[in-house]
Amino acid sequence: MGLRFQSRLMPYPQEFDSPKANRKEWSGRCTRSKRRTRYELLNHHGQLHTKSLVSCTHNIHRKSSKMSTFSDNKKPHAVLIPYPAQGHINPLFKLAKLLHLKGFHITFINTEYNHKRLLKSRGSNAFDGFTDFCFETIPDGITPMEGDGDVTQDIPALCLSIRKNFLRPYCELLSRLDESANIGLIPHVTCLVSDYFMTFTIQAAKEFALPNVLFFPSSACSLLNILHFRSFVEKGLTPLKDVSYLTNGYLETKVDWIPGLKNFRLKDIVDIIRTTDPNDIMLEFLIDVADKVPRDSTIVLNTFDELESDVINALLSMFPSLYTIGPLPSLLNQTPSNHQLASLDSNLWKEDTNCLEWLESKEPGSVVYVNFGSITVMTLEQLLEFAWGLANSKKPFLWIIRPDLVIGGSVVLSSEFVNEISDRGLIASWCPQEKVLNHPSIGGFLTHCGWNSTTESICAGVPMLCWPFFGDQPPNSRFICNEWEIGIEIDTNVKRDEVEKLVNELMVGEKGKKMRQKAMELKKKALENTSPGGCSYMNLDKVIKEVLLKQN
Ligand SMILES: O=c1ccn([C@@H]2O[C@H](COP(=O)(O)OP(=O)(O)O[C@H]3O[C@H](CO)[C@@H](O)[C@H](O)[C@H]3O)[C@@H](O)[C@H]2O)c(=O)[nH]1
Repeated sequence: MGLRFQSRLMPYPQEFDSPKANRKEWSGRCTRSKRRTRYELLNHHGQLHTKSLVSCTHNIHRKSSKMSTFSDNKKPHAVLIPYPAQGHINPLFKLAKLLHLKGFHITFINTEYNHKRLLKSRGSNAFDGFTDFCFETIPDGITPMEGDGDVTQDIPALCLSIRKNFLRPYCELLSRLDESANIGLIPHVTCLVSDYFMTFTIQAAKEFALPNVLFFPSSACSLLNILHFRSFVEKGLTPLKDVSYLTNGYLETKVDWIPGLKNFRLKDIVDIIRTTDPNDIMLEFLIDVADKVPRDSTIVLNTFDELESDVINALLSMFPSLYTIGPLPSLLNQTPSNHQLASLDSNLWKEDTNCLEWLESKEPGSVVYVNFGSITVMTLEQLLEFAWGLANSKKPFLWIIRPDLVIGGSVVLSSEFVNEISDRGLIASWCPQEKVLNHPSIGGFLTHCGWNSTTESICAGVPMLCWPFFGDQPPNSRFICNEWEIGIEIDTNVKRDEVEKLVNELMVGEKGKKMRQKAMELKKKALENTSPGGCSYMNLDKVIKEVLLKQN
């Protein structure tokens, strides 16, 4: 495809440095092939100069670029990169949509591996037709060429690779975007928005002289925990001397020396401190991240002020440029969107939507929704305790069992269990969680307390049964159960009798009723914060104006 253009339509390609052409009045020809843009430029002596540029790295990006009109080139352009796991991709994708709705051209970067999964789950054409919401990829540095294992589940391996392998391809990508902008295909990149754990972007932002906003995808409380990990080591509280410390009562030790944390015990802290390994990869990674983030960084949090006020105040004294913009599900829902953008989704697994029809057949508030997120795994023994606890509760339930949920094998449920639950249980492998949580039939959520699940449950006004598994889930559970009183925690050593009892308490007990009321009150506060004039709503506008649109 050939395209004639003149200087008024296209900026002079900077690559044509010599001989000096008349940069104001020039003409030429641009030919775009699959991966290259070839320029043939006539200088004022009529001499022909040619240059080929790799104009885009990715099919999706190419399709989008081809459709973009040059008149869009004045838009601010935000490049967003999540940590490469589902629980990080989803909230940053929401933020990308919000920025797009506020007028930004968006480039969203996934790892090659995750992008392939995204295309597989959404359909290979799912991202076609978006002129100013583009996707790019960089390698994750660990996927074997023909590998079929799921690297998004290997968090320590990803963390090691992020430190070692991501900076270079990320910078190369920024350079390529710059090249594409120089020839007028896309607007120049004006700002970066990066997952807090992707600290290599801090260095890249300096090199490219771009503002970089760090998005923290979990609770404010877990950020506060991580920022104090070095002190836990210095105080000799972690690593644990041996595994007996996990069960000998040591984890009940009070943590009363962190401003902003109330009534916390060691067992409520982000669980990385429970390691017995002095060289624990995750502990080291998180301490390194905390060290690398300068105190003048801009940090945005997917929470709202009333939810974690003491913690947010403590964080503000450490990071003055901190903005609460959550809960993002509610903020996005309240921002007028168009149908096409609303249909863009970031789930790496394909959703089974039959469960929505199934929910239609159930009484309002009657169904327990069970989902342990994208990373949690459990033993077969634990799965069976949950299974029989749910069955024995006699309550209808929708249970999402990922194919890799059980350690070391696929799940085969006995015919006895299947018969027992046939009239009231539905099992699926992945679902549209926000739609499920907002369905009137849902009465409670048995969750691992991932922060997205927590905020999505709050936005839907649904109370929770909590089985925190790892990472930030213990502090999240502590807040759910003790601060907000919208949940009850299940013992780590899960037993069917306890599950049965707590499911009943949640669904039909007095405690469940109170929790439901409080969950509805929190939902209301979340709505207030994210509607026009609300604190989170205004904070997003502030961060855009004060940081993202600020010229360096
Ligand atoms: O069937 C499903 C299951 C999940 N989801 C979505 O997937 C996301 C899951 O996120 P989250 O609830 O936070 O759990 P994880 O996938 O476990 O997320 C990881 O990342 C989060 C953000 O840092 C942490 O809070 C968690 O502890 C960590 O495990 C949510 O948006 C869900 O709506 C679906 O749409 N359908």
